[in-house]
Amino acid sequence: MEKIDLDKIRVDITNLDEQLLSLLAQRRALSIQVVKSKVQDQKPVRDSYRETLLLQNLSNKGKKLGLKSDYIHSVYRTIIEDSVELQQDYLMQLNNPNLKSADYKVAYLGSKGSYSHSAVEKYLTGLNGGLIDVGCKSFDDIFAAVEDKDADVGVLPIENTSSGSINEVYDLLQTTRLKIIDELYIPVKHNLLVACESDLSKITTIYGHHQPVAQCSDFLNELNDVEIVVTDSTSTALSEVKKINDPSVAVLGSAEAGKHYGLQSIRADVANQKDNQTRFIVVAREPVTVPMTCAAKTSLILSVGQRPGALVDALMIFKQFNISMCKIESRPIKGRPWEEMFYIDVTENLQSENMQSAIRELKPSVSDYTELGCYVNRSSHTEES
Ligand SMILES: C=C(O[C@@H]1C=C(C(=O)O)C=C[C@H]1O)C(=O)O
Repeated sequence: MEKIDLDKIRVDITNLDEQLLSLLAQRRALSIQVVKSKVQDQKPVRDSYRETLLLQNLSNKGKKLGLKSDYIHSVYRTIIEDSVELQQDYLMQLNNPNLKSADYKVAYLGSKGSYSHSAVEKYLTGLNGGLIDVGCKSFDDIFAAVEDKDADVGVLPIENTSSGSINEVYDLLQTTRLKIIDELYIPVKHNLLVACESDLSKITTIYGHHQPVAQCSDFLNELNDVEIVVTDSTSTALSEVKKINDPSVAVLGSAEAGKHYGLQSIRADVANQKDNQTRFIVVAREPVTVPMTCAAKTSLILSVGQRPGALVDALMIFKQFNISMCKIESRPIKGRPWEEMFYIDVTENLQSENMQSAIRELKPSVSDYTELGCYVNRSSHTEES
């Protein structure tokens, strides 16, 4: 039998991959044409009917080529989400010309290797020009950097699928004049990383920011006699452990961060939930406006006083105007014991007639009312009208 030449096959695979890349780039260029036509006709970015048809057809055709339906779905979901995001970004830039520019200054927690840095990279995808990195040591510093004009925007985590809401950020939103201008969903995969040859049985100290520590609590609780050292950011934890260079010291961080700091993973996926995701918000001094053809979210802060049923009455106003709420969170109000501030996210554009009517009714019935901002709804599978 003739010997199969691995190198030659790999050349063929590389050539095919390059063709795939070129086809993906061509598909993206078509998505830009699509959104331009949607601007002319005022059509929504997302068309769920078209997506379902597309997936069904591709799945049927794929089967004939021996490709599993699950595989086709996951590949095309990624491609379609990218196309939707590209179109949303195009519309946002058209509507808000000063949104992103070269040499954009971004404040976030930590430095390269932190989870916030991955969110910043995602936020700046497609931006031509350099990011000016304003690494901060606390969430407070991030708000201050943007308020004092040391940064154009701040990127902050606000909730996580394992550890829930990040209260510190909610509390800072209560007093800031900054507006939320975008949101990002970042998959967070925690690994246990070490600086030199080691294994789990040798570990006596684990460094980590308190959020990853909370998100990996099940794994950490199973370990005996391990000291947890909490740092102000993941990047601080990573650089400390690299410096200490000891087989008994490990750190919680992503595999990519490990590569960046020259650390090896001794255990992957140590978060309590397999689908561990963090939602980040982007804050700026000026609000943005979202075109009606993009799925939008509006974030509000309300307090309703202590009258029985006051919160229910306020929420009924959203129902009355057919506005869906996707999040409600309550936090104590500084200096007003036992009173609560309610953070409410609705899947509605601030400028829509429904939303404006609801706000007109809502304002006189609540004690505090603040608009935190209206921005593109980035959670996938959102319907648009
Ligand atoms: C490209 C379009 O926009 C969106 C993206 C789609 C895609 O990438 O195939 C399909 C439907 C829309 O949700 C379109 O409407 O055709």
